[in-house]
Amino acid sequence: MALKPVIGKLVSKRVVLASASPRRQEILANVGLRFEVVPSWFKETLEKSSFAVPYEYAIETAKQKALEVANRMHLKHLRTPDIVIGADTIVTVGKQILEKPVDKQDAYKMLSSLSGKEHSVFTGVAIVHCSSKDNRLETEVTDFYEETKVKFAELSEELLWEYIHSGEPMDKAGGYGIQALGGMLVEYVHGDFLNVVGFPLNHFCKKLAELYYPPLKHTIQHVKHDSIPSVETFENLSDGESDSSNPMQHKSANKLERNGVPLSGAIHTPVNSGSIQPVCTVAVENQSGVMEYPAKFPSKIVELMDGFRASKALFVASKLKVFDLLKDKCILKPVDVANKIEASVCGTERLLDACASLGLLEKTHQGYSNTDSANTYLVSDREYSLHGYIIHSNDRLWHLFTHLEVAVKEGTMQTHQAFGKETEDLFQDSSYHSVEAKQRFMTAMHSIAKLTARDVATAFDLSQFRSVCDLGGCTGVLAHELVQKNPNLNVTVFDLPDVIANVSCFQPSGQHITPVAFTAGDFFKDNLPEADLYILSLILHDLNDEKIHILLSKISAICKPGSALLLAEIVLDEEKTHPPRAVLQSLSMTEGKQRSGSEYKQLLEKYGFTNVQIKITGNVLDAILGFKKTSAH
Ligand SMILES: Cc1cn([C@H]2C[C@H](O)[C@@H](COP(=O)(O)OP(=O)(O)OP(=O)(O)O)O2)c(=O)[nH]c1=O
Repeated sequence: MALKPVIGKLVSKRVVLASASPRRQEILANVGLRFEVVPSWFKETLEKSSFAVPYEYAIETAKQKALEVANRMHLKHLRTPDIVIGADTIVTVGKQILEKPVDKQDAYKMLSSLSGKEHSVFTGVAIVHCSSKDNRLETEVTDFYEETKVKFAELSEELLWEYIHSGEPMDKAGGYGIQALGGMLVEYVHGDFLNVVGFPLNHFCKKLAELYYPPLKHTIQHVKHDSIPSVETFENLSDGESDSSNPMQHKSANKLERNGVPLSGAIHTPVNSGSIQPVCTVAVENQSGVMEYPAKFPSKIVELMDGFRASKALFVASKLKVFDLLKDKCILKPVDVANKIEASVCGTERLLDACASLGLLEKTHQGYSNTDSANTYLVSDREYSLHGYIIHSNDRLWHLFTHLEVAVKEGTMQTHQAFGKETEDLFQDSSYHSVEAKQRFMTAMHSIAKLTARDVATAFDLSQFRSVCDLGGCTGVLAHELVQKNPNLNVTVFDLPDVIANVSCFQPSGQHITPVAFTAGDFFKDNLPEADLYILSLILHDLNDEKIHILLSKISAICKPGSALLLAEIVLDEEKTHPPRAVLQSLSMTEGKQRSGSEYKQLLEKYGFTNVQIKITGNVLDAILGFKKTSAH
């Protein structure tokens, strides 16, 4: 029996639950869905009277919750999720819509209106598929609702108040929680119990099935536009090689059918970004004259198979500064680009076409120009340029990864094989490594820090701290971001002498820049500057247990009770398969490792940090904060 094929369709996607409701998180986590939680900031203030029926209000609120998160993640966090799920639960009795009570009196009013009566619980759900085109967010919304009828027993005043004083009603629609004490008030439930708790799981899975498994022709003909497909169980859905994972693709398939356009020979090109688009599903007629889809094209695998070509095209175009040449609406012909980058015309033209196919350049009859996202992230002198990290990927990581097979067999990092006698740490042997190599590394770290600093700096309220020391803080990007957000903070960056000697060219300029202090030293050997908040950003995942022990013992010893340690790392999910970026980074075989949330928590607790909080930021780095135990602990 395959219980999870539909949920499995979401495994490789960045799924975000736009809800602070612990019940929704639990329901979805319990079925093995992996997702990030980004609570929506959408205020539930839509005018109820403008909706003909109550469930339309719940659906619209759910949709707005999800769209707010999708937009925020796209704009603020520079990271577009694949799918955002929003939900809204309301209780209706007569014509009244009940949401969460604002206070105890309100809870009393709500619960009394439910006493002895049957009411409906509606949950509206929105599944928003997101994609980014030329830096613009594109969304496809699928929504639905579920209704469950609940009947309350007659509630005495005493019982009502006892229940209200339990505190349970306050964060729940209608002022009760059927899953806990509120269950005692209920005489019967007709419909999906989980729908009352906040998420109609069964209907959700059916919706996913509808989206991810294209119905065959005969099915489509009987499906009314808004009804649930006839998937009674999910056993018949296999999760093999097929790539029906692109919901847009199926939408267009459905549309073609519904519109009555003959399918024979119809080519459904999936709406997908990226270069590798050989995917087309051609419906063919079988012997009995029924239109069928042939075996599905393994687009995911083909994409992975060809991925190295795409990466290398990006690397080479960056290295040859193609995006610098084409910045700010500059349009050039291949021959002009070739002249400027001192390359062959035919080679340049192929590279430019490759970049255009990858969505990095725009090609018109006048020539080639940068797309918006190339202007923002690929031009080397732009504030959020990833150029430095791309060059690091090309010049260092690429070589390392060509030795992956040996690395896997031996379980060791292949720096020697890839780079000759170089030591593993660029900054360890200052006489050996070129200034250029160190600068390149610092530029790479600088560009990643630029992308992540804001989300790390604002992941937690740090206003209680006065002094911060960013250990291994490199060019000070996070330090500057912290001072900007918390002007009263004194921030020191502590890093190796070779790093500190080179930071000046990375400093922001302008009269409103609050200074950050830079101190040279080795955090393994030297005394650490005093601070009430220490930061380790992208440090621990590269260190072995012994080094971590030395460093965390040292920080723990210097921290006074109430001081804290903030880690910025990618937090893996508990199964350690997501996000792929962290998992793939592990293949570098550094002596360290990537950790899950519970592992970071355990690690901090081991060194005397308590009340550990983890914030999945939606950006490339997540944040983990732990407080040094007070003596009372
Ligand atoms: C009726 C009922 C509702 N509820 C909960 C489900 C929802 O969390 C809540 C209704 O409020 P919602 O506004 O739907 O959700 P929320 O505010 O908790 O979270 P978010 O807006 O971030 O998604 O009431 C129960 O837990 N048990 C119940 O029996």
